[in-house]
Amino acid sequence: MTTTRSARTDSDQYILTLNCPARPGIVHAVTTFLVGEGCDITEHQQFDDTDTGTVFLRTSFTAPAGTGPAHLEERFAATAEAYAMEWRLRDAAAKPRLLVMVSKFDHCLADLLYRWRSGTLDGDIALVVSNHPDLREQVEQAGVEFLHLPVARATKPEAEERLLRLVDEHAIDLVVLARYMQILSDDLCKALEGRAINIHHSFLPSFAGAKPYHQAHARGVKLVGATAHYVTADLDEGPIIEQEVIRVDHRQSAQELVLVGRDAERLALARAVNWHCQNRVLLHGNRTVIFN
Ligand SMILES: Nc1nc2c(c(=O)[nH]1)N[C@@H](CN(C=O)c1ccc(C(=O)N[C@@H](CCC(=O)O)C(=O)O)cc1)CN2
Repeated sequence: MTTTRSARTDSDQYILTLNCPARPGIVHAVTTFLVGEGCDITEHQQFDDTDTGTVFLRTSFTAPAGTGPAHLEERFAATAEAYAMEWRLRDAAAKPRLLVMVSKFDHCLADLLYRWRSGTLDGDIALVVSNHPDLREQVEQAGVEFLHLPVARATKPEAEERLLRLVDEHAIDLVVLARYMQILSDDLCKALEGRAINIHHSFLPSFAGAKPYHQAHARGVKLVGATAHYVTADLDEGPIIEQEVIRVDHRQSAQELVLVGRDAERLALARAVNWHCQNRVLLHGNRTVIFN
């Protein structure tokens, strides 16, 4: 169920997301709290997973100017505890800060940079990190800091420690693997749990692993696709956020599928990044609930 209203102007916009065990009164408890704090709901969505007895909820609302997230968090804590909620409340005006990781393929990076420059990316690209120097000029021309962080088997631990320091130093909220062709260690995946999104160039779970377009061509598929998912230690098996497909046929070579598939990769990744930045993606085990 989705309800949406335009936000007032003399107030601040917040987003509350939560999940909790299903029981009567959850929505009533949330809306009573919001009304009591002088808030006005502008968008509300919820999903009741009857298989697991879990309710998921996303409410966007305005509060009187100057209320501040800390005050609302302090006041909501009792309600959250009473319903055993896992919850998050965020100031919608604060754009999440992004660290984009790339290797040599630039099509997803170029798309994200274009969306960022044109104001249609809901996150701020703080810097780009690459294990190759090739894309420096393109990134710096867009006015974004570029850091070359080479990765070799022997230096991978140091490189990953440097990456985590960059995440802290730049107050990064989300790491985006835009066709970054290095496998992240289990420790790094744990450190970035729920904060790293990868674009895999196939319609998972089909054709996981290397050269998915060549696998697809050998299989004679009539659709190629891309999958944006959270990064976990299990390669290409993280919670799926968005997928996109494009029709193909027998006349196209494997390399032509690679080129055609790029449009699906760009679209799936951009949607996933924007939905994550808008707190529209709620984790549900190894799946997601998407309130878009
Ligand atoms: N821990 C994870 N790391 C990464 C994931 C993931 O889901 N979990 N997604 C990949 C992206 N990817 C496919 O989409 C992928 C990238 C790289 C490789 C790979 O075998 N890389 C080699 C090095 C290859 C090279 O140097 O050119 C390696 O890391 O040894 C497989 C899949 C991103 N990382």
